[in-house]
Amino acid sequence: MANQDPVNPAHTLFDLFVQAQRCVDVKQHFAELCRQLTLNPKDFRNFYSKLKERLNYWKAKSLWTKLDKRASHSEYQQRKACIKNKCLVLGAGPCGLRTAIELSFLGAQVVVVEKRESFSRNNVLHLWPFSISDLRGLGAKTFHGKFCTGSLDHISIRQLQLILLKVALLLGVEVHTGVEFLGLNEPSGENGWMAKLKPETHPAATFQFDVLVSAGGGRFVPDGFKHKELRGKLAIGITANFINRKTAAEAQVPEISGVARIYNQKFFQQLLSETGIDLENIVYYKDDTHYFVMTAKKKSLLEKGVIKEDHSDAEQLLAPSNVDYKALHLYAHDAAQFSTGGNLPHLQFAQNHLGQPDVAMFDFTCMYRAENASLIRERRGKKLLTALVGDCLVEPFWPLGTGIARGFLASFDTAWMVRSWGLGVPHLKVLAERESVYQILSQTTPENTSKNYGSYTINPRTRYVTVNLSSIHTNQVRTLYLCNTVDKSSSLNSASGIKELLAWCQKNTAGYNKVNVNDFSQSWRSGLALCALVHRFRPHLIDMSSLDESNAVYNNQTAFSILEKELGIPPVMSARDMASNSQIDNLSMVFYLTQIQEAFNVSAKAKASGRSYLLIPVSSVSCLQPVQQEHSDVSAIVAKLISFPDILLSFPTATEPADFLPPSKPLTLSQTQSALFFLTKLKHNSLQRRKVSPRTSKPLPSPELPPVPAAASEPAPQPEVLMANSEECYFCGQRVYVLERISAEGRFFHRSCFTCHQCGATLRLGGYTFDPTTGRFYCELHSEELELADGAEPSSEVGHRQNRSGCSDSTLVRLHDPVASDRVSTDGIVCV
Ligand SMILES: NC(=O)C1=CN([C@@H]2O[C@H](COP(=O)(O)OP(=O)(O)OC[C@H]3O[C@@H](n4cnc5c(N)ncnc54)[C@H](OP(=O)(O)O)[C@@H]3O)[C@@H](O)[C@H]2O)C=CC1
Repeated sequence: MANQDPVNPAHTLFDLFVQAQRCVDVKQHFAELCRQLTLNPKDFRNFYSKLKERLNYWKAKSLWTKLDKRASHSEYQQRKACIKNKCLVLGAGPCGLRTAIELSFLGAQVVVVEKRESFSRNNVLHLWPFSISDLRGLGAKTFHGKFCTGSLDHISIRQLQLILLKVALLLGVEVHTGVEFLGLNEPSGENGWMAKLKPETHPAATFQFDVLVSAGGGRFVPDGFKHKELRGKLAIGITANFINRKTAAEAQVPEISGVARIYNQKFFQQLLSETGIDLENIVYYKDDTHYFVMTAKKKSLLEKGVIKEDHSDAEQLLAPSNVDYKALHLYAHDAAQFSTGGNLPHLQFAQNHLGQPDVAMFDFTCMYRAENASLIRERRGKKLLTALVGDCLVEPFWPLGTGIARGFLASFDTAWMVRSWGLGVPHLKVLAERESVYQILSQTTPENTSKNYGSYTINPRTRYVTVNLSSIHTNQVRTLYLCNTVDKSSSLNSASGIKELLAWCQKNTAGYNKVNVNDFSQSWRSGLALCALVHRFRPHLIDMSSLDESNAVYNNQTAFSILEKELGIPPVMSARDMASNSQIDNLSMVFYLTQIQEAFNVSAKAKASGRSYLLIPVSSVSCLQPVQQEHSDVSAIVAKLISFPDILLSFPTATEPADFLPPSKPLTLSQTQSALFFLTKLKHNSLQRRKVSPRTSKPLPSPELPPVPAAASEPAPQPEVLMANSEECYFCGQRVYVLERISAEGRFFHRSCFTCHQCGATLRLGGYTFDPTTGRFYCELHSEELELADGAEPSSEVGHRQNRSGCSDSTLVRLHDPVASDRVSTDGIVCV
């Protein structure tokens, strides 16, 4: 300390940067610091190390130690894991900035655009213990001395943004405020993906990126993503911020970390009788402001003149024209005064970013969550990974106290996905893993996440106590790979994977009469090309000379049946549709042929290894039945099954023969589930085959009966292939094709069959109740009857109940169960 130069201007600028309390000041002091140290902030790769080198200041050293510690996580691979990736982050809210920091640790070039000019949100966020530890690890205390001192577990949004902005800048992230993202510019010529921005000529508009992270807040839904609305009964929230003058008298007023009517009837009755204010609950946090958030009863708001006219529709009820703001201010003021015993001397409203008193009233029971967390677009061979984080992924429900926690967890999960992307993991696997992790986000609580905060990294396994990174399979996320929504044929042809598929089809159908494959539609119409593919790999199953080009329905049906029976690949359309004159959907054919290619390649590799196998193609079937809890011995069964030399389990992630030979490592839960499912099918099919045909094939082995080894002199038997059942609609029992099906609670069905058992009304995914004891689905109206019949509390808005789908208990919005909706999906995402 003694040998530091007290007037070193860089030190002064660093101090100003650290202490800055407005976004504009942070940026200005940072720019000055860079100039002073002749550092180029655009040199993102070397910026942080050069800064450390040049700013030899004791006050900065403890910060470097912290950031270095974080940067040493093995996941970042010394900031080289994503060295080739360029990421655009949209939104500099806490989640956008937190994600940007992680992407920077991974070595990516990161640019953030934020439409606001300033950080002006006074509202206060609750922090779970892990977020406190995480922020401390980023040096939060250096930037905000009072950060979570003592038992404090909250922070204002703007203060959090300031901390994260400073860390991001130090790591070399480019942050542009006053810049709005308007959409994507597709690749053209030599250019890759770019953003349409406002102002149009902003330099960031020329940034080409391969990763887009959307962190634009609750109502911002980028193209390609769908949001589900979770709506409970009306609950009106009021937030209010008062100036904190930080006097001794104010410091003494205790916070109210959450008091609900059911726990303190007397307090709320007194409040009502003395002020006419009727609340369900109230929270008071002391931060930069005195922050209050409360749930008010509609009747009292009407009586106090805050809401002018009653409407049943929440939007109309809370429309600005229906609110008397003076009365609202008085209501919030009086509630704050009463609940703090009149001990806050000058309750004067703080201002919001519009210069108005910072009071807001909103319907907080309407929440949005995205159906998917990620997708990939491909145009002209240029790929773009897109991810959602923060409120635009899942809006928090504030009475649950989740605050920023799930926002940060999703930021880490997203960084983990970008890491896989950067390391060249196959695209569908990147998506499948992200969606697998997303399934558990809404169920996370401080209790069921790891308590070992020090070991938290972007690897989901360090944070979630139970996480299965492959609960969603690649087959289930194909719909999240958008390679041709604008110009199907041209981008299909440009995608290298698709070209390879076409080449594979051409190679394996070459020489067959009247077969000429040159696309993914007309070439397949007559069914001969499909039959040729089958014949090429299984010549004994099909007699090509018996087929007639004009009998397209028959030809297609023949190929479909064999492929389904032998490889477990269900057709994506009917033989009649395929043969008819309507347009064959290119994407569906690509999807179908990819599965065929995978299945034939797998068995060809197995054959090449010189052994005869029973192939169980786990990856080709998308519906894996949930395994009952009582099958605790599944691992043992599967271990036994794979110990048979002639059985080969093909797992979803298998790419090379080594992956599906008996694994040396213990099986994951998902592999075990998959295998058990097939084991059941194996027995079932074995019985059926014996029943319906006296036939030909040798009996299928079962775990109890080891197969008889083939005599050395015998010719090697043909690899036996196991049939997987086709999907039947859960309701009508008819076949349901991949393209038309939806799923909920692990069942597949036609969209039109998903109706209330009681009244026949069409059900929405995410808005139904399932009774596992009867296997019936009900609409909202009739689920109430069901609950009454069950003896459940009919009137509580938010309450605890047993999650009927067998997951752990969760707090649920009545009739709109975020946990259940996690397990629900449109086609492509199945939760097991
Ligand atoms: N009232 C409250 O208490 C609020 C609480 N939060 C909490 O903060 C936490 C983090 O939220 P987070 O997900 O980071 O979202 P935030 O809403 O905090 O941040 C998103 C930012 O992105 C900006 N933005 C939106 N669209 C664009 C666009 N097209 N181009 C550029 N910028 C854009 C938003 O501006 P703008 O807001 O002007 O659209 C906002 O500043 C959550 O826990 C959330 O619940 C967030 C907001 C309000």
